[in-house]
Amino acid sequence: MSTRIAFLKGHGTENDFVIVPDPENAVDLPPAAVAALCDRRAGIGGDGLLHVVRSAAHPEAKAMAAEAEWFMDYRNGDGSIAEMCGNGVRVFARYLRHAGLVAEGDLAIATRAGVKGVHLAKDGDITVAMGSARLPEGGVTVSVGERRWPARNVNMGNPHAVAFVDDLAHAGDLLAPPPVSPASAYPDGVNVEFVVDRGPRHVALRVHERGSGETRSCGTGACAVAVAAARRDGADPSVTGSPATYTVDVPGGRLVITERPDGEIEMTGPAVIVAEGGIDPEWLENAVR
Ligand SMILES: N[C@@H](CCC[C@H](N)C(=O)O)C(=O)O
Repeated sequence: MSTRIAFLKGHGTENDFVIVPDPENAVDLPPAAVAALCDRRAGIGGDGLLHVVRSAAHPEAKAMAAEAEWFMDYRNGDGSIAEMCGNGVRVFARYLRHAGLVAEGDLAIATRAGVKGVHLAKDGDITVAMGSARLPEGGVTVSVGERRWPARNVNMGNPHAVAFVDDLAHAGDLLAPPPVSPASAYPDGVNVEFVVDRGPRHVALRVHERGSGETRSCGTGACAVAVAAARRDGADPSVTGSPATYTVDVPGGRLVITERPDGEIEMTGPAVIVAEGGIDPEWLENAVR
C-alpha cells in the first residue's frame, strides 16, 4: 500500500481550504485532483487548495526564493489557478506556524502576485500586506436577473467587480457567475462582490468567486471593496493623505482593511487549522481518471 499524502483543513472567516504540505513539490496536483479534493461530498471539501511548496522547488516561485522561503501555490475549488488569495495567505501562514516552520512575528510568503509580508500575532489575528490595488479605467456593469448595477473594476493581483447594492438579497442565489459587462474588461474571468453599507466605514458583502462559486469570505474581495468604498466616500488615502480603515463583514466573519496614503493595503483577520489527516493515493488516482 502506497503512502498517504498528508493534508490539513483550515479556514479564514470560513473561506475554507484543503492544505497540502509538499515542500519539495513532489505531489502531482492536476486540476482534476484539486477539484476532487475540494469536492464537498466526494472529497475533503474546500473553496480552494493551498499547496505548500518551498519557493526554491517551484518553477513559478524560484525567483522569489531569496525573499520568501515558502510559496503559496493557490488553486480554486474547480482546479483553476488564481494569482492571489487573501484569506489563503493567512491560513497558509497559520499552517507554517502550526507545523513549526516559522516563528511568530513577521514573515514573507511568495504568491503568484508577488511576495507578501505577513505578521503573525501570538495566538491572534494575522495581518497581511496585500500590496496596492490597480483600478483599470472604464466602468463595468454587474447584473442579476432584471437588476443592473454600475460596478468598480479593482485588481488586487486578481480581478474584482465591486457593486454597491441596496440589499444583499438582490444578489440572488449566486449559483451561477453573475454577468459582468463588458466581458472584455475581464478576459480571465472575475470575482464579483455585492456590497451594502452598515455604518461609517463599515460595509458588508456577498461574493461570487471565480472558480469556487459563492463563498463565505474573500480576502482580496474585501480589500477591493474597501478600496472602492474609499473612492466612493471621498476617502482615497492618496488624495487625503490619511489612511482609510474599513470594517468589512463577510458571511463568515469580519475583516479589517486599511489602505495607506502610499497605496499599501493591510488586511487583518483570523485563520484557523481545524483538522489533519492523510489522503488515500489510490482514491486520488481514481478520482483523476
Ligand atoms: N478567496 C480568495 C480569492 C481566491 C481566488 C479567486 N477565486 C480568483 O479566482 O481570483 C481570497 O480570500 O482572496
